[in-house]
Amino acid sequence: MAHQKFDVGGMTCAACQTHVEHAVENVPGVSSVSVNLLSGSMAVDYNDAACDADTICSAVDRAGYSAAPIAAAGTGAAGTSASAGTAPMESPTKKLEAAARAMKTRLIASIIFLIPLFYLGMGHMLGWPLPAVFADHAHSMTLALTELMLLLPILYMNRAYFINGFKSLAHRAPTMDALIAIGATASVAWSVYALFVMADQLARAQVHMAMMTAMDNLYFESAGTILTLVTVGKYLECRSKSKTGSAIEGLIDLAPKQAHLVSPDGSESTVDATLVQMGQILRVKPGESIPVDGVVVEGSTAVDESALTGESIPQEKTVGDTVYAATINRTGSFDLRATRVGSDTNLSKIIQLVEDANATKAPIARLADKVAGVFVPVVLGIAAVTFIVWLAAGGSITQALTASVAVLVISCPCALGLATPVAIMVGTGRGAEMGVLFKNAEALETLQKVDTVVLDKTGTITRGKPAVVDIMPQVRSDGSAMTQKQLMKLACALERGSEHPLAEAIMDHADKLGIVARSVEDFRAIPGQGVTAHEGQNVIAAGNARLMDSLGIAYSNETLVTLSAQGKTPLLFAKNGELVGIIAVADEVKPTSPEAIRALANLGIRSVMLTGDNAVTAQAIARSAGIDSAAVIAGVMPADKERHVHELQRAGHRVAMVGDGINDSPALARADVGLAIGAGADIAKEGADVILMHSDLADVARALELSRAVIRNIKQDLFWALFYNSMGIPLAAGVLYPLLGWQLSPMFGAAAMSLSSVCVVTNALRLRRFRSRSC
Ligand SMILES: Nc1ncnc2c1ncn2[C@@H]1O[C@H](COP(=O)(O)OP(=O)(O)OP(=O)(O)O)[C@@H](O)[C@H]1O
Ligand SMILES: [Cu+]
Repeated sequence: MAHQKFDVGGMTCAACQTHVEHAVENVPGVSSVSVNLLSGSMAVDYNDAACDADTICSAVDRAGYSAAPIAAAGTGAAGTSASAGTAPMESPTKKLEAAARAMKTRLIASIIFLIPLFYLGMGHMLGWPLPAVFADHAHSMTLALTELMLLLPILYMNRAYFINGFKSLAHRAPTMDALIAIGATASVAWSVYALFVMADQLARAQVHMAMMTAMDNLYFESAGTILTLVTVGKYLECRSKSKTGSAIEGLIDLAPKQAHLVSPDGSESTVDATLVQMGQILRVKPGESIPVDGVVVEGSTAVDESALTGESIPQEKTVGDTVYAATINRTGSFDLRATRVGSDTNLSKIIQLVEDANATKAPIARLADKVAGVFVPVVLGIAAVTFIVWLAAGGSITQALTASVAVLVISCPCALGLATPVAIMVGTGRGAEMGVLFKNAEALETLQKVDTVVLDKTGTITRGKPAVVDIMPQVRSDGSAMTQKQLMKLACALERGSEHPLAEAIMDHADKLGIVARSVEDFRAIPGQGVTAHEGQNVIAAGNARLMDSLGIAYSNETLVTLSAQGKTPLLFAKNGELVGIIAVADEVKPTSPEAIRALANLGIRSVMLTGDNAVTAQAIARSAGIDSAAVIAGVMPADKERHVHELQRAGHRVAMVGDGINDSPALARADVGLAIGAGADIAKEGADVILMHSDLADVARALELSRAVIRNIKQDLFWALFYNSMGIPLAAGVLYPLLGWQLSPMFGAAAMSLSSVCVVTNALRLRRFRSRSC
């Protein structure tokens, strides 16, 4: 299977998006495709044995659009590309800005010709003073020809609508441009016909009748106005769209443009940061941002990593520590060896992740896409019916034409097609600013439906940095007991081979006491229970009550309950079938956890705690975190966490799982939405749909609120788009004519159409200012 992103050219509206999708879907070997109208890009999954990027591009070409593969980041080729480092990413924002500039030029030029055209076209009806050459009835032909001359440059400037529109008709996949092109062409054609009628009337010296024809049937100013207004809409839309990516733009700007390269001979030179290669030595001075990911090789400093982790306290860095691009060097000057450059740096991966999320499609967009796909043909049909009904009901050709042109230009599928991608783009960007990375649009949509949040205990509710608090040697059957130091030595020997956070706590404490670990044989880790090993002739073990039970070792339950009730985790140590001591380890509840759990409750979400720890300790922690005692699931074996999530789902809950993303991957993947917390600089968390950069549970509530705000926004827009079209089309067709004798002018229709798509984009842009209310 291959995954490839493409740049797609020539798409102008939501219908185009559907046409490109259909074209690619029909290529044999393609398993999924999603086209993003907003960024003009497309993501395709295909079986590379059956087809390749070229076949896909030519399928797009045949549909009347263009496509070109974008060099993929994250595949093996990235970062090792010959051009040293990788070229800075081409941002969709830049493309949109360029499009907006081009639109502006086109718009200004159109307006310059439209003003006199409009004055001449409408002036004589409104009694405005006209220059003497046009004032006389006998000069109606001069007036008409002048109008035509003024219209020609407007037609030329806006030729793209005609070219794209008629091309799409030729491909039998009409787009919105086809509606505009047909509407404008009909107006112009009818007016030109009227011109010939006038010429004939003048030749027969019917001066007054020629004037009447000019007043009733000339539509040059209408065609000019329609085109100009559509361009106004397109321009405003492009301008707003270019703002949707500003959050990503902000991330890209975080990385410094230049780096100080230190040559092997010790001399320093300033180079473009994108040209830095792996292994090169760079110098970073106080106050500067770090240009690439690397390892400190000389000097020491404090680094503000808040851009990546949200942690505002600067981190001490000395030789051997890793530093990340876009973090800020606060105090000292140091040298680093570049380890990840170009598209491999963490920052680039974050940006890539957000951009990839934008290439995916939220389920809610599918319905809108379906409607947009049939929208244009349906509108063409309605326009034709309108024309026939008007004539059949005894209307004039002019009236019938007015109504059907109005139908063509008032209909707007773009609001339908834009609502979702614009809101998702702004939403994911805003999320990234807050340290919440959505990996796909579906996660953003699903999160707001969640009613239960399952929280892992260690590292999620608690800090995940347990510390030894009690060392309690136990009296053996022969009356002897170890000293605290002896017990620690035994513990240390056992836990040395374990990667469990509890083992780390023991090792840290041993370090402080200056204990050097002895080596053991036959080390075995029993997940969810503990570890066993041999030390010479001795059989030693460390773990929880369950492990002791299975080894048939006696212990005092009372001591365990006392320790557990204080929220400590007791670890039992045994030697040769006898209990020799208990070491209690405690992990602090993060200071932000209780507030975050309250915030979730206020959002109507039930928090459930899931842990491998014993029930008494778990309850004590739950109490201080503010979790309902009935919502604690303790003593869960690591492999069973996924099953518990599944059970909650079977009970009808929509479940989000929050974990550290290391040993909870299956549970994170099973949950409707998996959130990996505290990712900081390590964003490659498996199984998670959402990456929380900070290790603050409040981000779960924030992510949820953001998801709700985005989906609410999309629903508003979709509702508005459907409402607008279902009101606008009948009005334009003239349903009110029998009642009021009033017909909607096509010019008004074009204005309404432009406004409607601008409204949608503007509404979505409000999400840029999203703030969490609960925390
Ligand atoms: N290396 C070890 N040394 C001592 N005890 C261990 C070890 N590994 C696991 N245990 C025991 O098994 C229990 C369950 O461990 P598990 O890894 O399933 O969960 P946990 O890390 O305690 O909590 P959580 O599920 O919240 O992450 C621990 O509480 C501990 O008592
Ligand atoms: Cu439109």
